[in-house]
Amino acid sequence: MSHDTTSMRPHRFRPAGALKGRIRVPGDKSISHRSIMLGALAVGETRVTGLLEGEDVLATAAAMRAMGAQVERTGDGAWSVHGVGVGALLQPQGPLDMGNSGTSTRLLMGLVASHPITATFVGDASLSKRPMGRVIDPLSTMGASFEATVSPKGSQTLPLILKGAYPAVPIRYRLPMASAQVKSAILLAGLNTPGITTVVEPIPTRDHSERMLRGFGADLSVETDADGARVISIRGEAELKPQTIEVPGDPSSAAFFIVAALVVPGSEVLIENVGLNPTRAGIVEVLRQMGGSIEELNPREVGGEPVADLLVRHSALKGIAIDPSIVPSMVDEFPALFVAAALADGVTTTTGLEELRVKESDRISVMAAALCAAGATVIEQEDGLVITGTGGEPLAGTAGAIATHLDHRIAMSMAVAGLVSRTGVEVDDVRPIATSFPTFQSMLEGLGA
Ligand SMILES: O=C(O)C1=C[C@@H](OP(=O)(O)O)[C@@H](O)[C@H](O)C1
Ligand SMILES: C=C(OP(=O)(O)O)C(=O)O
Repeated sequence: MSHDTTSMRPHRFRPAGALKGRIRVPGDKSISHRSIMLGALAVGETRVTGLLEGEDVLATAAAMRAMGAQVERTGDGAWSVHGVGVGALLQPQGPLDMGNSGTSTRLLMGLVASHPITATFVGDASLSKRPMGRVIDPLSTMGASFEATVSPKGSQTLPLILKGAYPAVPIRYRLPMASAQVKSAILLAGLNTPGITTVVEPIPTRDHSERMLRGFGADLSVETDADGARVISIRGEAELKPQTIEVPGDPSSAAFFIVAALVVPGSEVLIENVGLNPTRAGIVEVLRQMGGSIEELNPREVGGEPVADLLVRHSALKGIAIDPSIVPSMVDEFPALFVAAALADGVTTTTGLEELRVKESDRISVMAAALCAAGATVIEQEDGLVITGTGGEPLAGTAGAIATHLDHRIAMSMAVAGLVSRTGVEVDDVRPIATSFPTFQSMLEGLGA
């Protein structure tokens, strides 16, 4: 993602008639990253279909190439990865450009941490503000060392040079925040660490790493301790076997179309092949609690993950208080949910959203400002928003462009808000959408928007 502001691409999303049709959203971003990383560590060829060809995943692919794997596109969403084997990653010759992607950065830091190599991680303006201390702490305990190249000594933001440790030291680490990225970084470091590395996860987060590590043949166990925390252990110096992986559709991308179909009067949209792993499906449950009509058709398994087609119809939504315990299973879907709340009848209260402040942007304050600019009634609190909805009446729309701060999910959420507004909603830059959903705008137009 380019940092310059001169080539920003503003766009006004205009009020729409009913959305009708059938779509298939691109592959899951979390699963796509992991399939390339683990494929790159297995000896032999891993074939992936349905891979998300967004900028974030392409950053992961480029980094794995730079560390010795052969990663090739063989067709539309079809990729072939020839891995080097656990322990055999090569020293990259130049900096690893992580673009806008927190997942690439933190998971790859985990991989590098237990290899005898040094890598420099750089990223765009958004990523360079995000906290890396959360992986620096456990990975340093395992023996890796980090050095800031530009910011003051000891700084915990990119750019950072990471020197891996070999052999690394296995640890038992209790996650201080609900983060699948931190959990995954430690498990991936554990892959090449002698002995057993354990992560204790008091609040469950997406479990794609655990599922896929097992699928590739790693010795990984998951237990529940006396306090109800998940205890995940991986035996190091693992040998991974190449796999054939079909990536299911991304529920986080589907969320924009679920909300759009619910709030645009007269809409009826079938979204095919949506991943519904319980650690990801909170948005569907919450929107149903708000009165949304979301029918699950043809439930099945794709790539070891539960999947269904979702039939979504325009619904009169009502405001609710959202239980904070559901937050980790819809952590990326709050910007879209806030738009649904702004058009629901009554008050929606969200709490426990502190983690949203350290995403591509501070999604609590950026969405509060964006929705207020579009005419919604929003109160910002420390850990969430209180939104009083219009009861389905269109929002006024924006006069100027709203600031998206290099955050794809802000841009897509406000695009959906524009569909139910009087004058449309202008976002300052649609380029970041390509990080996770390059076909978003064409898909929206295909449904009649
Ligand atoms: O592990 C992953 O693939 C992800 C974990 C989440 O981040 P955190 O672990 O920082 O919550 C999520 O926001 C991100 O989009 C993808
Ligand atoms: C937070 C996100 O991604 P990442 O952390 O990988 O940048 C996201 O896609 O919403």
